[in-house]
Amino acid sequence: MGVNRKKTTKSLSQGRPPLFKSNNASISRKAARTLIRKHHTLDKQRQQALKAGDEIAAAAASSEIEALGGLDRYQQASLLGQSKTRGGDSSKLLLEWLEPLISARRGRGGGGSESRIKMLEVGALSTANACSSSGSFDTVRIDLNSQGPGILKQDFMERPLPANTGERFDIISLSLVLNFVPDPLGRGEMLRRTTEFLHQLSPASPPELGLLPSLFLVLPSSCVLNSRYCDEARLEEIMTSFGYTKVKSKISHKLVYYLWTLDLSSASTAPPRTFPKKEVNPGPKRNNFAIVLGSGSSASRGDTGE
Ligand SMILES: C[S@@+](CC[C@H](N)C(=O)[O-])C[C@H]1O[C@@H](n2cnc3c(N)ncnc32)[C@H](O)[C@@H]1O
Repeated sequence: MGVNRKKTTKSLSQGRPPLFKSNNASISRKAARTLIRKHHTLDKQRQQALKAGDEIAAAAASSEIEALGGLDRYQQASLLGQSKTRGGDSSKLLLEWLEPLISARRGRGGGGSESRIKMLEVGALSTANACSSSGSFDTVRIDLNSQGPGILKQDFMERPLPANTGERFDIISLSLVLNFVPDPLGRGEMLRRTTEFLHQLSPASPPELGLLPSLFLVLPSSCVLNSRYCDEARLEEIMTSFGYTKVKSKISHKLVYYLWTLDLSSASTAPPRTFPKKEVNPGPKRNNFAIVLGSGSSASRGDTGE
C-alpha cells in the first residue's frame, strides 16, 4: 500500500537560528549530506596531492572545494545536521553526562563563575548549543572559519600551548572535528594535542566525580564501526596510550559519542607508542578512516619525558 508523502525541503536557517548566516540558497538535508561527503573527499584528495608534490592536482581539488561553496557552505550543511529534526546537537548528551557534576558544583559554589565548567569547544558552529545555553560552562569556542562573534577564528593545531593552569580547561569538545582532518597522522596529532590543554591531575586530586578533566569526542559511527583501520578497540588503545580512560560512550545509528577522562600519571612512561595504519577490521565494504601515531608525534607532555 503506497503512502503519498510530500517531501518537505527545510531551509538551513531552520536548523539553528542564532549565528546562522542567512544565505538565500537553501539546502535540503540530502544535499547537505552529499556536500559534506564531497567536501571531505576533495579535502583528502587535496592533502594526498600535496603530499605527493602534485600541485596541479591539489589546486584542482581546492578549486572544486571552492566551487562547492568552501568551508562556509560546509559549515552551513553541518549546522543543518545539528537541527532538532536530526536529533539535535551533540552537546545535549554531554550536558546529560555531566549533570551530576554540574549539580554538585552548584551545590558547593552557588552557581558563581568558579562553579562553571571551563570548556574549549573546537570546531564551534554556534554559540547557542545545549551546553552554551545551560549557563553551566565558561566556553572558549574556536573554528577554522568563525561563523560569528563568540567564536574565535583559530586552528586548534596552532593554538598556543597553555602558559599556566589558568589557561587550561576542564573539558575539550571535539565533536565531528577529528573526521574533518584529512590525514590519519594529523588525526593522531590532534588527539595527542588535546592532552596539552586539559588540567593535570595530581595523586591528591582524582578525576572530579570521575568525569573531569576530559575529552568529549564525537565521530560518525562509520569511523569506528565500519572502518578497515579503526574500531573501538583500536581507538581505545590509542587513547589509553595518552592517559585517557573511557568513562562514557553511546552509539547511535549515525554517531558515536565518548567521554574520556585524562590522567597523565596513567600514561605510559615507556617511549611513546606508535600506531601505524593497521588493518583491524577487514572486509570489502569497509571505509579507510584511520588514526595514526608516528614516532615523532606521539609523545605526551609531563611524565612521558617530553
Ligand atoms: C562538521 S563541523 C562540526 C561542528 C560541530 N562541532 C558539530 O558537532 O556539529 C566541523 C568543524 O570543525 C572545524 N575544524 C576542523 N579542524 C579544525 C581545527 N584544526 N581547528 C579548529 N576548527 C577546526 C571546521 O572548520 C568545521 O567548522
